[in-house]
Amino acid sequence: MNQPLTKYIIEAKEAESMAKSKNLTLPQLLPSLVKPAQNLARSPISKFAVGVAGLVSDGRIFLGANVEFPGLPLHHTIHGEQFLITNLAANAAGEKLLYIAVSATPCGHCRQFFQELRGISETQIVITDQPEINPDYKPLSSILPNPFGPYDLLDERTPLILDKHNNQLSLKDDKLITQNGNSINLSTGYDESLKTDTFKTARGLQALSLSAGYEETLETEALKAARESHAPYSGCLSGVALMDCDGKVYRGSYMESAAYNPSMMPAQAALVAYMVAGGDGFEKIVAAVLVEKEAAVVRQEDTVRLFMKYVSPKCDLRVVHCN
Ligand SMILES: O=c1ccn([C@H]2C[C@H](O)[C@@H](CO)O2)c(=O)[nH]1
Ligand SMILES: [Zn+2]
Repeated sequence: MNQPLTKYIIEAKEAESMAKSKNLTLPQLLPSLVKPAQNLARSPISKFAVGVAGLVSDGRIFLGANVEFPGLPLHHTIHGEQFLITNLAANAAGEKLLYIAVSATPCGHCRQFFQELRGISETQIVITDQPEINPDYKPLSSILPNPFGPYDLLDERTPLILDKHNNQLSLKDDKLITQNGNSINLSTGYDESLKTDTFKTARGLQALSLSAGYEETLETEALKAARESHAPYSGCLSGVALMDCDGKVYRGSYMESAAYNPSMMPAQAALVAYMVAGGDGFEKIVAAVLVEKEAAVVRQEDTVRLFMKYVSPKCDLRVVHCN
């Protein structure tokens, strides 16, 4: 009878009616969404599915699940909680995360990454696989006392992940693009043969050649993603836009953690956007653009290349620099 839940965002009205039909409050409804969230996990390595549901201040419920990538080092893994935070950053900027229900106890990295959300210490969390130890909600501060966080490094007015970001960035006038490791300086002419060779091998050639101007679209979206990125610690803003073989575009913003390591890379964030929009097979992603600063101290290019090579081997990736 129950429809399998395959979406990552539940609108406020729908959440309200789900809760009403079960005679529950919204916070009481959340734990019942953890299992459906777990069903969204892609964990071929661990076979361990982590599902998370978060209730935000506008009444919407967001889901997240872990994603693993065979062939790549483990640090490319997206934790369920990180998925949730990425989903929130992309779709609920300006809101507050009020309640979280998660299938398993969050790891240290996730507890740390949550610190990037303003007011997180009061957010209430329940861990559903430990009803005997954790029968009810408790503040997130109870699972990470004495946190190291943004304010150890930043001024209190610096925007945090769910605050609105609009970084002033533009593509460089003589933007330098590197494609599969080769530099192409647009001001001295774009090497058409290189482009054609790459796309001969690209799966979505037909769809892409139909949508003229897709390169500009991807650049614009990747720039938008970089403008929305959260890099207060390094200043090295970046964003990725992906295009699937139907010409649909998904963008992901880089998000840093005060502790550096639990940061969210822009390609992973874009892949989260792809999944949230209902994308399934990663091989359907045929083109990608990374926008970042040239000669930045923190550079994404090489890691994004490696990541995309395993996620969608035939995807064409270009890097465009910005100011
Ligand atoms: O806080 C945690 C801890 C682990 N995992 C995932 C990562 C990996 O895919 C699997 C095994 O660690 O569980 C999470 O999603 N969140
Ligand atoms: Zn974790």
